[in-house]
Amino acid sequence: MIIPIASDHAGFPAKETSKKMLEEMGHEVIDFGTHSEESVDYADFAVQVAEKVNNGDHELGILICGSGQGVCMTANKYPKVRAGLVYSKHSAEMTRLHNNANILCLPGRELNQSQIKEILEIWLNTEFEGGRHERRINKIESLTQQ
Ligand SMILES: O=C(CO)[C@H](O)[C@H](O)[C@H](O)COP(=O)(O)O
Repeated sequence: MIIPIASDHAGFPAKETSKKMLEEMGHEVIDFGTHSEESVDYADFAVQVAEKVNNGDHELGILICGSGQGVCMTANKYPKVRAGLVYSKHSAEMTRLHNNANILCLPGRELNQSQIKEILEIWLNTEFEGGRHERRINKIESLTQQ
């Protein structure tokens, strides 16, 4: 899969770690920055991945900031984006299984390398369950179609 990824300065180390892991898993990564730990504004980077997912260029994307919150709030402004904050193995599974999340938001300052690897593996290998959950995510999407 081709996966767009971006972070702010606080997420930069975790982005570099994630890129390497994703490539080892056989994915191609498109890096939208940032490219150092120099201070930047997370919204400027989150929109680049969110736009690609929102317009259907890419099925899934990954965003990282210090807490994961800022990139997640930004990405969820896009009507076709379902960005989920993931901080554990369980939240990785649930955001795909029940919410069909299409953007993974990670708190780079709170996760170690082994946690990032576990989350990436679970998130990318869990399929949406559909059924009652389809009805629920349709209700979210209807909010931006009024
Ligand atoms: O958006 C955030 C907080 O919700 C991110 O964690 C940012 O990365 C963080 O705010 C950056 O903080 P800094 O003090 O400017 O490094």
